[in-house]
Amino acid sequence: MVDLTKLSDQFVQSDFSSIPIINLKDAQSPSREKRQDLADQIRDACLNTGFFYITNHGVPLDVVNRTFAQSHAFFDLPPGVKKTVDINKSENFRGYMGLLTENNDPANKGDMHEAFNMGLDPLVAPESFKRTKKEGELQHSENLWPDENDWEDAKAFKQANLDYYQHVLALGYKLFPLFALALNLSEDFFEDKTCFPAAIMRILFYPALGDREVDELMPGIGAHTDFECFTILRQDEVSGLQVQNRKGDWIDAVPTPNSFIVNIGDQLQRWTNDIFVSTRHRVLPTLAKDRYSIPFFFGCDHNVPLIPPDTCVTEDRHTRYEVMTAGAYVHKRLSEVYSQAKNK
Ligand SMILES: O=C(O)CCC(=O)C(=O)O
Ligand SMILES: [Fe+2]
Repeated sequence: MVDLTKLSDQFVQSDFSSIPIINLKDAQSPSREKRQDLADQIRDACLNTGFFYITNHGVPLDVVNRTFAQSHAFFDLPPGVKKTVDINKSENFRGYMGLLTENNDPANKGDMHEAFNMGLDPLVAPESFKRTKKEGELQHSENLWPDENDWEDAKAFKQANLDYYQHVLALGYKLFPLFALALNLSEDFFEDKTCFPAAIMRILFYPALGDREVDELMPGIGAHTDFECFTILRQDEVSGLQVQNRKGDWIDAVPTPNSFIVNIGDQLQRWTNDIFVSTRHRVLPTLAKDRYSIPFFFGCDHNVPLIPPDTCVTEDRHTRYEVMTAGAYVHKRLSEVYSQAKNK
């Protein structure tokens, strides 16, 4: 078994200039050897880049295409219709956010994108709604959906998003056992910690600036790390996403056909005591063409304390973070980043 802390120290000395591509075809292979082989590739990516492309992920292309088509239609609606599902009507960060209502990098003025946020829905996982809310948890309920009286395609929009959510949630559940193997843990390590997953999906729209002048303080999305365990991101064919290596160089994460990008978020970085890296990334201002993307943030149950397992702590690597629950951490970060959404 590899010594994770030693391997991590080695990677910290090196750097990356490209993002690996990992084929998931053996994710659920009956052969433990093949699963371990895949987990080893994932381990290297999580220790080094914190970002990797995945192919053979099992999410049907038509589900993805339908969601992008509905996303185009939604953001094309008049502002008055989009405002019917404004985030200010939600107690838990669901719904529509206009341009510049979010700011991922405090050094900037705001991010040049519109967004629509949704979480686990009773239609996808009814069992998750029988539980009462605990201290520090975000509520699992109340997605905001446009009304058919305001938009004739409202039903198709909701259906496409729910289908996408369900498929990508299943993909996330395929990844957890591989992360566990990568961390020298038993494959079911995350199972009882992801019973009511706090998985948030967003559809994002970055309008092309065209001839308008670029304000450097208003990028597509400012440099940031994600908050949850990991993100499963689908981009359309328009470039703009960049990932920062340890030297500080920005590496292009170019869109590649029918693949997702997976990136590690802060919950896993804290949980693994910095063995896995939650890498900073940003989206440049979009110039010639509108850009659309769909990040899916897979967090674990909000009541789970992020205590590093023994495989991530040694005499030379003490516990580096104060223990917090997953929910408390995400809530703190969301409140910081979305503070500009209030009262807009
Ligand atoms: O749109 C993208 O490609 C990246 C979005 C992102 O980083 C985020 O929503 O956290
Ligand atoms: Fe991000």
